[in-house]
Amino acid sequence: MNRTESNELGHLNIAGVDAVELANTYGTPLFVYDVEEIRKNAQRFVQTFKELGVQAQVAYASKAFSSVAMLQVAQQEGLSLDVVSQGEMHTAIQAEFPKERIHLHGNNKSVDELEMAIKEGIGCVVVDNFLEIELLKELLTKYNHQMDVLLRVTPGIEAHTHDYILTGQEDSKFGFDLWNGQAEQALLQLQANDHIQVKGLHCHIGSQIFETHGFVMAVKKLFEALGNWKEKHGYTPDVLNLGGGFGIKYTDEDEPLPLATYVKELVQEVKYQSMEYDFPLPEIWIEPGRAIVGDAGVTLYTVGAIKHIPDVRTYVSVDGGMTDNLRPALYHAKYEAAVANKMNAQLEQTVSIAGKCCESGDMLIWDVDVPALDSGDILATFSTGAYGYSMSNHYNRFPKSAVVFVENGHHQLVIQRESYQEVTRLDLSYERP
Ligand SMILES: Cc1ncc(COP(=O)(O)O)c(C=O)c1O
Ligand SMILES: N[C@@H](CCCC[NH3+])C(=O)O
Repeated sequence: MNRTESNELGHLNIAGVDAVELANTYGTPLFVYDVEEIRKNAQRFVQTFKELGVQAQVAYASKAFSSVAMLQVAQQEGLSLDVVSQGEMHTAIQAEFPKERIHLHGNNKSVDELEMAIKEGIGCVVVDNFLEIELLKELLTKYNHQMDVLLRVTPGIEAHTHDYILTGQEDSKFGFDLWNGQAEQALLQLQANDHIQVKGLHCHIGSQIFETHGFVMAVKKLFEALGNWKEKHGYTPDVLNLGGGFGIKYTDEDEPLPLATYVKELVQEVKYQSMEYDFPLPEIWIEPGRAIVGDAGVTLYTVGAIKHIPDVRTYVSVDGGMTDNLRPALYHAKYEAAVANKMNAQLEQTVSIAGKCCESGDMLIWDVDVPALDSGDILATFSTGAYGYSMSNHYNRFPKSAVVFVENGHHQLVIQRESYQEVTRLDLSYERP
């Protein structure tokens, strides 16, 4: 998204709409999505597979941002869907997302979740552990239902990213280890069941990754194991799901690869390895979340208190923070900002942007250059479309922000701002016994 585009009033423009007008209309904090940008990102993945002539599914990892409107857009762009919980599955069903293109993930799926997947006719379950195999077998027998599954494996890859968003290494809570015999044992247990078709393997090496080496290594490792299983058990996969994790630009320090590059290199390696091991080319599935919605999202805040500590720092507090963007507190994630009502003003000071939670770590940005600021200014932080709203929380009982979609000069509310009545809606009074 263009972070500097402004209109004749010197206001930030988002997809042809004045950001200040959005803040005035819907209030702040406000998540704004440029829907055209979401569509472009989705199409880059989908089109690249098409151009390469490879059977593929691009499953949007809805954990990045799940809402009915978002899943409608995902469907319009021909994406499949990755859900990891009953709540995400429910949202997909509310959005009338084609059930056969929904894939259910989770490292601790409950009986209720698996039962819902079966009853709703969800397309594929990504099996993660031995308990799940047992539960799935029982439930499929009970409902006399057939289920396609993928086997989630950890290939032993350490991608270059923050420790908390690494997932492909041996020491991981996700999936079956590819090398200690557990993945093979799981494959055999699944294959032995008449209600289960093991469509293939799944691996996801981590998130916010800026190079292709880790993905290519993961493909090599999957084929190494598959080659062995083909000889021993005659197993060949129809599908390889290589997960998500494609990095995006948050600040100028980030240098993401073009999305097509990830796809091209993955396809090239899968083709090469399929030939080496004499496998028919499997369908390739991927699961991007951040790369679909991350850079399409902007958060608008209103500037409140400004605290200047001479020779130390200026804290500029805004009306949101770790309740709508947990990533700086959780991963030391960095963001860039602009003052949406002063886009043409000279940058003249370095300040730090603080949230309003009762927590010193509630800082959105340490050190950002801004023009002279006044309370009431509208601050925009960029690339907040992924894992912002979806990880938002009620700390200090702040209501959840609203979400607006903008496309071709039009704006539309797609998630309402939570009211204070809603914040306490589950509370019951206590009767002293
Ligand atoms: C299994 C799986 N698939 C897909 C994703 C989406 O990752 P990203 O948003 O980095 O593309 C994740 C999150 O890291 C994940 O755990
Ligand atoms: N929530 C994380 C990424 C992990 C997502 C899923 N495994 C983030 O904001 O970067």
